[in-house]
Formats: sequence, C-alpha cells, structure tokens
Amino acid sequence: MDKKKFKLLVGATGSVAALKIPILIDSLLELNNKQQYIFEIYVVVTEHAKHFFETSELPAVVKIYDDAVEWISWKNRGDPVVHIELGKWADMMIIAPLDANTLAKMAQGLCDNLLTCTTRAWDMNKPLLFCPAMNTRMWEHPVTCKHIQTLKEWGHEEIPPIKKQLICGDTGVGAMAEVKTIVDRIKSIADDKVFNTSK
Ligand SMILES: CC(C)(CO)[C@@H](O)C(=O)NCCC(=O)N/C=C\S
Repeated sequence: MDKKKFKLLVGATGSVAALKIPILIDSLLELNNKQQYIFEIYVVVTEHAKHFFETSELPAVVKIYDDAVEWISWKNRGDPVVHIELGKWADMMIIAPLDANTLAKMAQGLCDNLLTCTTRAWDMNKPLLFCPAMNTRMWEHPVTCKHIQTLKEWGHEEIPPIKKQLICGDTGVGAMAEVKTIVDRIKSIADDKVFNTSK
C-alpha cells in the first residue's frame, strides 16, 4: 500500500538564512526513509530568496514555485491560480526564513508576489509556521514584535530566531532557528495530523 503523503509547502524569503534551504529540504526528505508517511515538498521562493541559494541545488523531487510560474500558469479564465492552488494542495506551510520585509507584508495584508499571495489566501485551519531571520538591529526594532504578534493572533506559529554570530559579524538574536529545531517541529505537527486524522 502506498505511503500516506504529508504535503508541505516551504516558503523562502530574502534573508541570508535562506542559504540553509537545501539542508532543510534534505533533512526532511531523509525522514521519508524512516517514517510511515512521506513528505511531499513544494518550495515557494521570493525573488530575493533566489540570491541566497540555487534552486537547482534542490532535489528534483521538490517542485519550485516562483513569481514567473504564477504568470506562466494563468493566462485566461479557467486557468489555475497558483497561489490559490498551492494553499489548497498544502497540509501545512512553513516559511523558513521569514525576512523582515515579508513579515511586514504579511502583517499588513500586502500580497505582491507568489509567496505573499499564498499566505494572504491561506486557510487558517491549516498550520502555518514561520522562522524569522534578520539582523539583530532589525529584530530589536519596535515594529518587529508588533508584526510577530499580529501573525500569532491569526494562529500562525513562530519558531523564534536564536542568538548567534550573524553573517555580518554581529552577535545577537536574529539567526534563524537551527534546522534540527525546525525539522523536529514540522515532524511533530505532521505526525499529529497523519496519525490522529487516520484514527
Ligand atoms: C546565515 C546564518 C544561518 C548562518 O548561521 C545565520 O547567521 C542567520 O540565520 N542569519 C540571519 C540574520 C541575517 O539575515 N543577518 C543579516 C545581516 S547580519
């Protein structure tokens, strides 16, 4: 009997922490050999995220969605609207990393690319996790906690940034949570969804 699929939408935005996306994806796919269900993974990237890793680095089994895909896919009435279809397809979404700009857009309801249109149309009954990552000076700006609070009020779950030496040499809070932390959280949610709904 085919293994049950857990459909995971991974969002990547323009923080330097996006360099961790290939490791995050590989860690998730490794679990597929050890568990009773498998992760089916789609990645939705912002244009800025593409500066920090090569989407070609990702395994072929992972589908990549960027803004161009949206415009190629929709031409006429009746064509699929990608940011709606992605939300219907996914069992859960995680945005890792969530940069300061996309955090702000989400908190204000702005939707000017595939990723923010997907979150703007998100079914709030499905888990949406976010992993903020930004320079400490941005993290400490008073607007950041307001935006984070807004997303939490909607029911989205934060995996908080950690204190680390950042790419620019500063040491402080703002580094994306460790990949293991993120993977463990995704697995616990997926286990709960797969095993509890199948009861
Ligand atoms: C990049 C990585 C994962 C290396 O361990 C870590 O430093 C991090 O998450 N940085 C995100 C903070 C950031 O965007 N700084 C931008 C200017 S300092």
